[in-house]
Amino acid sequence: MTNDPIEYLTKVRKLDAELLLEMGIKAVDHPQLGPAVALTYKRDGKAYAAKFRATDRKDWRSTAEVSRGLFNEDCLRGGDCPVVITEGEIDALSVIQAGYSRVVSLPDGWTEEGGKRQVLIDAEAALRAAPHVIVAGDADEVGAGLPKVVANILAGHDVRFVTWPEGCKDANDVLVKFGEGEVARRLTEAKRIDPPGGIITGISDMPPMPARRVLRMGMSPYDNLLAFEVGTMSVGTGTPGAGKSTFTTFAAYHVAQHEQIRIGIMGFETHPHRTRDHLARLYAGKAWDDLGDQERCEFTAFADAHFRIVHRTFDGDDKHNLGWLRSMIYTLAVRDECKLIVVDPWNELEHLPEPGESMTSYINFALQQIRQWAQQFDTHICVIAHPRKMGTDGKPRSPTGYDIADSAAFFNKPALGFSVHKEEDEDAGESWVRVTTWKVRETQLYGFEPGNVRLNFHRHDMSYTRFEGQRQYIRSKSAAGA
Ligand SMILES: Nc1ncnc2c1ncn2[C@@H]1O[C@H](COP(=O)(O)OP(=O)(O)OP(=O)(O)O)[C@@H](O)[C@H]1O
Repeated sequence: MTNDPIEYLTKVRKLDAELLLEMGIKAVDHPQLGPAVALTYKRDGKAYAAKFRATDRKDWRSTAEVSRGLFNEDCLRGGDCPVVITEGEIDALSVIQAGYSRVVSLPDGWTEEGGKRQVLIDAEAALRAAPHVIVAGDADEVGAGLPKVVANILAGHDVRFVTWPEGCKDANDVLVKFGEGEVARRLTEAKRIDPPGGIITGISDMPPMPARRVLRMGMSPYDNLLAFEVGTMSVGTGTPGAGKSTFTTFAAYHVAQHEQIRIGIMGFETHPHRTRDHLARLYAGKAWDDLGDQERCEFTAFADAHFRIVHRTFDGDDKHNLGWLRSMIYTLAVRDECKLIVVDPWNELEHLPEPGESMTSYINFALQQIRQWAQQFDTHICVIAHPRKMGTDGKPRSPTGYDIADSAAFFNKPALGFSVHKEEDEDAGESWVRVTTWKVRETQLYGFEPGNVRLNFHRHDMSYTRFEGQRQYIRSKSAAGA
């Protein structure tokens, strides 16, 4: 190995002799280091300090009693090219050799200690003036923290970070092993750093994510009315006793059958035995009590595979609030792999706004949280909520999300909203159930617009079919026969 400092830089570190000359890099005989490289720190063209590196070992000294700013800081005072920040002077020189003119180095590498960031804070205005800033630090644990620190100081500015090839620690390592072309390529491919909590991409570089999945009942007329998209929330409502829980359980059963998924039911007002009985009727056309041994066996195997029932307990201080809801939803979705979770009804949870917080802003927050959990835990959450007392103006009308107490968020936040409503024609002596979808966020994806359908409820097997009114039947028959 050479002991000549300039030869060390050109032969071992592969830096161009001309560049070294231009940057004022010299060979010195240092009192402690012996033959050493002198890296000059200049401000406004004048040398004010230097750092020295031994040629035969990793040993550094610097000018005493001078606090150094960024190495090569003068490059920040002119030009409109991106600025590159490295952790060392030799790396900065390597990047300059790769064709970048505005390259600075931290004066003493990067450590997590706070004092090191002051030089960057001092240079903030100049760094912000550059179209973007590329952090080309060291590929070690400490260096990994530098891009985020720079991005925080330059919040909102375009800050990018470089990744080096496998086995390379820094820019000079890349120059030595692969040449300046590879250093340049890595710098042009530097990736933007996004603010914490989100990433920003184009269309072609989106991160891997599951395909959007829309859960359906798989039968007419419901597939033009209901669609439960995984990762989103829906809201169901209806006047008391209209059959919200009955219809939702019916829908959930068919979604489980059609999609072969598992469903979590948090039915706070429905006895679990009633849910079991309802599912038995839908599965076998018989009440739970009427199932024979073999039928029970088959039904429970099906139900265990496709349903989870949440039972509330009231031991000690258990609170059934939003935090509790989150942990139940998390467990249902992640541990029990439920792809659809029904919370029925919303009003049975303990809703506790913060002191001074209005119920409206609490509900906005809570529904936003629920929507986020659906996305985060890759499930669909269907919230059933009672409407507030509505003026009847004669007959009660079918409510929508706007009729649910305390917040328009019940309309605004869900991807899908539906109501279950009982209606009748007294003259014809007929009654039916009208299911109305009043909100469809993704009409293209779900394949339908808001609409409604009339259904017959069949008490014995707790199921529904399309309503074919007698009156309509008589009318169409007489028209056909005339
Ligand atoms: N269309 C219907 N016709 C007659 N009975 C029905 C109909 N729909 C549901 N039921 C019955 O009415 C009762 C109440 O139904 P359900 O609990 O589904 O209503 P809900 O709207 O959820 O009620 P609540 O507002 O009290 O929570 C159940 O016993 C159910 O079997």
